[in-house]
Amino acid sequence: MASRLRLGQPNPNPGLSPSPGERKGEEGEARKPEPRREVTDLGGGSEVVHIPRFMSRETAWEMFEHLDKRIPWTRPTIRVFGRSVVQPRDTCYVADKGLTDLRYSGHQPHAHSWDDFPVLKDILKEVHEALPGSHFNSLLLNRYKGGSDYVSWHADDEPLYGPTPEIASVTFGCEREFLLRKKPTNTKSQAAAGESGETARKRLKASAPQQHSFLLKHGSLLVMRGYTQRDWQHAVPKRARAASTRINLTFRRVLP
Ligand SMILES: O=C(O)CCC(=O)C(=O)O
Ligand SMILES: [Fe+2]
Repeated sequence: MASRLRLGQPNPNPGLSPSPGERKGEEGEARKPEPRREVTDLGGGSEVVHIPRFMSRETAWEMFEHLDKRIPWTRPTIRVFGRSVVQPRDTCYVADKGLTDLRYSGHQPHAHSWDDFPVLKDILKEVHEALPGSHFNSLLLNRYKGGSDYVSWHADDEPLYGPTPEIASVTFGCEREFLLRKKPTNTKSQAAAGESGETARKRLKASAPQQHSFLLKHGSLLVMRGYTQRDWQHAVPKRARAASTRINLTFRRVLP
């Protein structure tokens, strides 16, 4: 790709007066409307923001083609429950220089430079604009080559992100289901608080499993914030009918 990709779309209704949801630019000209945001309060200080049409379909397909071809994807061997397994998706890592190294499941990905991928800098800029106050400095990319690629239940709760990380996830290509479930409550602390085994069993039986599902479509943005990584787990499960490739970008901030 010769030039940087341009994100965003021209106003589809030029000449019409702006609707109440539209922003005005410095000179008062109509700007494109803010895409719809769905905010899900998970309780206990955890929150998910979903912007289904963060990017136009056309721009998102250009991004998809570019990333699919140009990112140096690898499929590393990781350790899960003491066994070596090939990670069930392709991956790549990009980060500012000088940050603490990321390490997960016994694997330390090589940190590529943003300067090698101007398109990723463009996407980062758009994400920063959509999320005022955010300062992402690293990016974990995933490529799911079909419905048998997945990410199992986990939380991105590595100490290098601090206690309340904001994680912004942009999706290109095949839509996939993204699940969130509450982490099991710490039964030891409940026992320490005087709860009997019988009471704990009754409480667990009575409480409905807390789970949320989001269909992450092409060009969407999903943000997890607050205590979501401490208190919840997320997954993109296998889906037999998801035949084509999905690329996902998760922007994170490694604390200095
Ligand atoms: O692909 C996704 O939507 C999620 C990826 C993810 O959870 C991760 O990279 O930690
Ligand atoms: Fe994750």
